[in-house]
Amino acid sequence: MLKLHINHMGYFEIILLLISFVFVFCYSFHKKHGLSTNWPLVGMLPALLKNHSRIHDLFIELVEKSQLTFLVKGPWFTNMNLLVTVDPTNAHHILSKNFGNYPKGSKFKEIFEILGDDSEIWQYHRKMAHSVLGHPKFHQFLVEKVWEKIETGLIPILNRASEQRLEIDLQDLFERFAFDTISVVVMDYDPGCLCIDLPSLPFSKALHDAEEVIVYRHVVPTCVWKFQRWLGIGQEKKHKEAWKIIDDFIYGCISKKREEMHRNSQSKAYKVGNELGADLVTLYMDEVRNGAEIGSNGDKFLRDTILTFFAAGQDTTGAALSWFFYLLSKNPHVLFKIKEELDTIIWDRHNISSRSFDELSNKLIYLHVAIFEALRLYPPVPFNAKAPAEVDTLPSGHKVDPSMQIIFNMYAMGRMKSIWGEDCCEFKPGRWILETGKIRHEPSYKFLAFNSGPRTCTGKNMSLTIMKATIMTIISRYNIEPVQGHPIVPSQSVVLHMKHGFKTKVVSY
Ligand code: HEM
Repeated sequence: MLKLHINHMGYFEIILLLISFVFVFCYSFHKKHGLSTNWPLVGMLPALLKNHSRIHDLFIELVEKSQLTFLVKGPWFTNMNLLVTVDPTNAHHILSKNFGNYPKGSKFKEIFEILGDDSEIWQYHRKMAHSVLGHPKFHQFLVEKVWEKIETGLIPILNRASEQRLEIDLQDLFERFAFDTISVVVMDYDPGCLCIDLPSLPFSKALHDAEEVIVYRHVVPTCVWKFQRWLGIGQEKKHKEAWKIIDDFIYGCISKKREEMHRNSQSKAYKVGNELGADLVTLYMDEVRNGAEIGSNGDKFLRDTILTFFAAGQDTTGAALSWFFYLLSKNPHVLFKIKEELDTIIWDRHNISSRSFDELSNKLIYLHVAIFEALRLYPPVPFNAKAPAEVDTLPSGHKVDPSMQIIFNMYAMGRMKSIWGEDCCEFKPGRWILETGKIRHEPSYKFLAFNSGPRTCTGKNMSLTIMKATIMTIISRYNIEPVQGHPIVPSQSVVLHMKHGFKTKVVSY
């Protein structure tokens, strides 16, 4: 009977009927279940698409309504089961207590393949990084080079912007500054990204292209991007080209460094680095010279390490500085307190050694907590994914299994009333200071900006050094005025950029 009826109807009417049916069904289902509806067949896709432009706010609403943890189901054919959580007890469990059960997952490995596979040797990578980053020669080199870059790169551009009343995109400037600085301290090579004519350099462009493809791989089904990769078309073509540029550049730098080390080691007066300290690659090579093992393919180990430092450190530091100055522009009383604190210490940036920098930095308590407060509200890494290896029950009571991915949403976590109090959305550095005047140390599983547990950010101190030196310089010389009417919105990317940049005017004192 139904078949007969269909014969009398056109396909157009059938499709219309089906759409109306799905619409009516979905509408009544939605009324019953609210915003977080997992629709039959399409999962939460409609809510995600509808709220795409305000995805960060959507997640805040959802986690708040569901006691800090909720399940996102994707369309049935994607087999997407994401458990989104901002619950600190879950973070503590997954990132520390039961860390072994929560690797990055094979999906992560595939998407981020350009960084190299460290799943077997990540502990070794960390041990080496720890030893090198903690080396006094590296810290000395870092401080020297950061000041040099501020002096020769940042200040001339800010002075010109101030003299000519130019509008500048401060985020672009900070990212260029972070890029050059990281390149110098890692490889002792300044690519010159931060100079007056703001050039586009192939290596820096290739890094941005690779990041764009990584975002793309997060949003399209795996089979689609893998097919494109196989055909060598679209975004995947761009990825392949970026990969080659990145490899040529990094391997070129490694080989120059090797020659330099070789010449140096022939001399009887061999010493690591020079009077300014030593860059990261030199220290790695010196560790190997002293017997440290980095596997049969030493250059590949170094290439992966260098690229990870660029990928992990450049955009994050640039974004953190941009959000910091944005928050200061909205909260002049905080700016005033930082200036007041800076006035209490006597500093001459032409005469700062690594030791005196650390001494100064230890005195700048308010500056330190203001940076943490900005990272709480605008964490440069806004989410982090883990995949359970075995079935487990989280402290929140949720059961997880290997078919699921767990997403920590750090942006939402910093804006939860139940975690940070009623004033959680306000920029209040004072919340990090105890009545005794000392810093209140929040557990890292509650403040996840630098991650927590065995895979905490290895560049944390390095990024704080770069940020503090930059902020001290800018605040004591310039007023940063955001251009009126320029929209400031967080991007929906792997790094929390300002989507439209940070247009500002610079006024020098
Ligand atoms: C404000 C700046 C920064 C923030 C907020 C930040 C945050 C993070 C976070 C959240 C992770 C964990 C990522 C994950 O597990 O997926 C991470 C890892 C890492 N970060 Fe940072 N980072 C910053 C700057 C830097 C800098 C400047 C460097 C070095 C140049 C760096 C090097 C690393 C490395 C090597 C890892 C991997 C550690 C591991 O997996 O064992 N980071 N960072």
